[in-house]
Amino acid sequence: HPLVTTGALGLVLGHPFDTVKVRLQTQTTYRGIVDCMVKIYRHESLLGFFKGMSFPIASTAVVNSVLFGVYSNTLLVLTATSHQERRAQPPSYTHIFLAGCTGGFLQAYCLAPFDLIKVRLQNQTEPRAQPGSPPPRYQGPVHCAASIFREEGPRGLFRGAWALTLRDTPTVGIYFITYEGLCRQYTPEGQNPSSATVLVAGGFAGIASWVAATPLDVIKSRMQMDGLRRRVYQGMLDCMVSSVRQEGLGVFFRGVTINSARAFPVNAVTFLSYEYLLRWWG
Ligand SMILES: C[N+](C)(C)CCCC[C@H](N)C(=O)O
Repeated sequence: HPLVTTGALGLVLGHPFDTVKVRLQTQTTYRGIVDCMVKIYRHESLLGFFKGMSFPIASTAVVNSVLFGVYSNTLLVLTATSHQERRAQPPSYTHIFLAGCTGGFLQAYCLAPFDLIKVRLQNQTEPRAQPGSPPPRYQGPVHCAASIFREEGPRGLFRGAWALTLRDTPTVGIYFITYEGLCRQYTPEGQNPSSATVLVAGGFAGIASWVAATPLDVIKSRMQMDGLRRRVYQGMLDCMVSSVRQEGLGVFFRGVTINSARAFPVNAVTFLSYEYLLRWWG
């Protein structure tokens, strides 16, 4: 289906932005977005921007089904109105928020291992397949998963999962509130929002939720990288405190600009697919 293709295309085009974000959050060698992009391009070529992309592409269908499925069904339980009745009897924002939080909470567990592997691969700065140079620590996503399992145990695959859950529970609530709020604002009562409205509301929902999620996103990424060589942080709180001590409060907004640029198109397409699927099957 064209929407699935567009969704995958959105992820592919958004991935370079994600890689720059992850590097800015976890490495100290870059002075900013442009410096980071130039260095990646020089040392690793264009391919450097696409490291760690295969697992997000492969897992997005599952992760998004959990997210939107749990959200939609929790809303069904809370409001006792079906998808079709929802336009005539719109659910309250409290219900939308609670359903979003539930979806975010459960989605975080499915996402955690895939996200960890993505972050580990994105942070490998070795140029790809250079004869003579030492190979990178992880050869690919499956090798990365197996190595983490071997070196850090099964729990190693869930490193940073707690921070990820805290990041996503309230911010997925914000995600759906922003989306619904904007749709209602620009749609005549009782009607379905137009495609243009869905795209714009979805885009802004992505930005709003990612801005709110950024402080814990930084901590999550740092926790995921911890344990690679030796443990630096005792836990999430220790990570927060030492990050602020060393880099100031600004550390909580590392990567927010580039991530917002990514979030708009990716989430515009995500919500368009969601609305189409609801109208066909709902
Ligand atoms: C809640 N939080 C902002 C973390 C995520 C919201 C949805 C994320 C979406 N799959 C994307 O990749 O942008």
